[in-house]
Amino acid sequence: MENAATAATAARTVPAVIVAIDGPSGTGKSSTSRAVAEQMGLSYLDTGAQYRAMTWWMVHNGVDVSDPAAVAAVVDKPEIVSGTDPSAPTITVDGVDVSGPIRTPEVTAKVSAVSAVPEVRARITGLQRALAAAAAQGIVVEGRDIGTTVLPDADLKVFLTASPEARAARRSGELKGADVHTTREALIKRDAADSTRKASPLAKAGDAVEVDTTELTLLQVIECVVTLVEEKRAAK
Ligand SMILES: Nc1ncnc2c1ncn2[C@@H]1O[C@H](COP(=O)(O)OP(=O)(O)OP(=O)(O)O)[C@@H](O)[C@H]1O
Ligand SMILES: Nc1ccn([C@H]2C[C@H](O)[C@@H](COP(=O)(O)O)O2)c(=O)n1
Repeated sequence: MENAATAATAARTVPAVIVAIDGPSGTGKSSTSRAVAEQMGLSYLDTGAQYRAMTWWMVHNGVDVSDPAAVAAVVDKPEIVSGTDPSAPTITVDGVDVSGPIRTPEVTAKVSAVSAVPEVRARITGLQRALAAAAAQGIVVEGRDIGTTVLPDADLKVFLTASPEARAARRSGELKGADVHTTREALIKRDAADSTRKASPLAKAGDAVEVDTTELTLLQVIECVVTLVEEKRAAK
């Protein structure tokens, strides 16, 4: 009983904090956000996984993803559920675990087209805001438009960057020796599509802290963001 009371008091004294982490592909958003959330007892949401899950469903159901009207017509059909425990994040579509299938080259090649459709963004933004509002201790949400559109009142906004060469080297290492040049071109193409779409493009919020990770190790980036979150928490 005493322990429960102590825990309840501790939970009350640590203010919930909302952290938005945005940036182009391969800058370290997922790795950093997940680690920061784990270290600080926060929830974690990978919004790219939600757009990938929507894309996976479209492909799986034979929807022509190059036709925005066809995509918009079925946007409410899939039930997309994200688990926000940073030690074991999950993503399901209609009850099916899609954490593997959403990372295929086919989904990666099609996700920018699907995520550019305004009806897709409206639906997924609603899911994201509901999850952030439900996170009792706070949450780290990572993506492309979190600081600008999804959570414009976030306590802390971070925009991660890195040179295309560093990002391609990281990704090709992850993809077990995939050609760095091809990986670099694919990253640049996806970033261009994500940055130039009309609906909620990839952009740095005016009040975001920019961190160039090119010359930093992942541990250094995590440490940097943890310090920024601690400062925000202390000021609350
Ligand atoms: N500072 C860093 N130094 C070296 N490797 C890193 C660094 N940050 C991340 N990585 C590695 O780079 C790869 C891509 O990182 P991560 O998936 O976190 O990027 P991301 O920004 O979330 O990418 P995407 O938007 O494409 O999902 C991972 O293998 C990760 O371990
Ligand atoms: N907030 C977000 C998050 C992601 N997307 C789109 C654009 C990306 O190319 C794609 C996949 O994201 P990743 O898994 O690489 O982080 O999803 C977006 O439009 N908005």
